[in-house]
Amino acid sequence: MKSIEVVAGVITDGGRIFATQRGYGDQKDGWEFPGGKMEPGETPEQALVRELQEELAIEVNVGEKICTVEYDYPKFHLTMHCFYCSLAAGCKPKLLEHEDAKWLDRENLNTVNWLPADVEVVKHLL
Ligand SMILES: Nc1nc2c([nH]c(=O)n2[C@H]2C[C@H](O)[C@@H](COP(=O)(O)OP(=O)(O)OP(=O)(O)O)O2)c(=O)[nH]1
Repeated sequence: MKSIEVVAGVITDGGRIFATQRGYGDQKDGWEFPGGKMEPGETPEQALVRELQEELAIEVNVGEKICTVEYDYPKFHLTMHCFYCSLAAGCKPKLLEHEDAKWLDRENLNTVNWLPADVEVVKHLL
């Protein structure tokens, strides 16, 4: 089976967590932590800074690692490294690729329809 390695950012701001809704592809409409595939030669932190700049036009400070999720989708195996991130001063996410986004309190974390691999990440956060 094909394998992909992805980084995802759990962006926090005063206790709230930023969730984004996929705007295209097989998993369109599912909710996720923004990020994407690592490119050859990148560290996970570098990939995350690049992806969040591309998708949301934000600068982030990458913090502590939360977990690495291994998940078998029908068409590929996913390895996803998740990190806490904070927004650089004055940055506000712009939805350049996503269809929607929400700042969620921890108690509302399960009110969106997370992609299957993210259920484990959400458990870590709760
Ligand atoms: N970014 C992200 N991807 C996730 C999460 N959960 C999850 O199953 N995925 C899956 C969805 C996609 O199949 C894959 C991420 O690939 P992607 O398509 O977003 O990567 P990319 O930005 O490099 O996109 P592309 O250039 O290939 O279109 O990981 C998550 O929380 N965040």
